[in-house]
Amino acid sequence: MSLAPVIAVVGPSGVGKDSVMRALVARATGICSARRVITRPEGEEGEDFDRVSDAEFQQMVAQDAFALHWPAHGLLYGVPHAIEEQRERAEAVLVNLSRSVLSQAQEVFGDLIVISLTADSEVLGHRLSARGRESMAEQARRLARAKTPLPTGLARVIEIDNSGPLEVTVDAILAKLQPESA
Ligand SMILES: Nc1ncnc2c1ncn2[C@@H]1O[C@H](COP(=O)(O)OP(=O)(O)O)[C@@H](O)[C@H]1O
Ligand SMILES: O=P(O)(O)OC[C@H]1O[C@H](OP(=O)(O)OP(=O)(O)O)[C@H](O)[C@@H]1O
Repeated sequence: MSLAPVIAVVGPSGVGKDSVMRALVARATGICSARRVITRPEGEEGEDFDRVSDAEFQQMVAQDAFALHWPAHGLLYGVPHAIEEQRERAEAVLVNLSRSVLSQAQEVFGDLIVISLTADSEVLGHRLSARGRESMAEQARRLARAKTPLPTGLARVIEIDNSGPLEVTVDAILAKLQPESA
């Protein structure tokens, strides 16, 4: 049985990864997204995710619960093996990943498409503060990571500017993803 590709959505904080993923899932039947496990503190909400403590996360690592896991922003992030069943059913599975984990993701998932979202730095700052999830200090730390480059050796990278309206971004991604999302 052939597995659907994994589509990693990456880019700086506030660029619109979660918004774009939600819009893609709403627009394209056949595209779903993987739910992450995060040690994000109570009170910091966001996309649909499973909140766990550091100890619970480490226990999950020890139990080999994750297809992929990484640290970022002082937090721990994991993508549970459930993504493998999603790949059997869907036409493509979206996942919000760190740019630092893309080479490993390509190794683990095999068929990996990277959607690299960009936006002007002024736009990023406004969006992060409008989202209001993090403190000002944490927003500044996240903005400092904005220009992190992608690793070399990725098989397929689609770079899309999300400075404009969300629908324009989603149309551009769907056009580039053909025939995967057709
Ligand atoms: N194309 C867009 N136009 C206007 N606002 C956007 C757009 N994309 C995302 N946003 C807004 O920017 C903020 C950050 O988006 P989010 O999806 O949380 O980004 P990320 O997951 O990359 O950090 C949110 O308030 C979201 O509603
Ligand atoms: O190494 P980077 O490419 O900079 O990515 C750092 C982290 O940012 C994102 O997480 P999250 O969605 O929690 O944060 P964000 O919404 O602020 O981007 C992404 O999934 C990584 O876990």
